[in-house]
Amino acid sequence: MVKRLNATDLPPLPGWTVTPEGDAITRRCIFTDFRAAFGFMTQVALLAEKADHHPEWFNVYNRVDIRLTTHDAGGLSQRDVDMAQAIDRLLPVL
Ligand SMILES: C[C@H](O)[C@H](O)[C@H]1CNC2=NC(N)=NC(=O)C2=N1
Repeated sequence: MVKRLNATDLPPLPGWTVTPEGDAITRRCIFTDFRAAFGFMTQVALLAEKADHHPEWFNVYNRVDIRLTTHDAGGLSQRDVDMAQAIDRLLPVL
């Protein structure tokens, strides 16, 4: 069983939003086009496989909506924080 984190114990994660239920974090990522969005998703997929931690996500054209939660913890865990920070490192600097 993975240790569950309270939303109040999270480190600052700029760009991410805690859900009202406090059980997940979400981020909307916008790219120039579908090619860029899908390229990003491919990179995240490889990270997810390596970490054995998988995002819930939704893609339309240049938009990727990501939701991170830990099913094994029934909410947030350090795995979500680590994945969010790894995802941020893939995003172009604004
Ligand atoms: C058996 C396997 O390790 C687990 O099912 C992993 C796979 N990917 C996962 N992804 C996420 N987001 N939460 C999990 O609890 C989880 N568990």
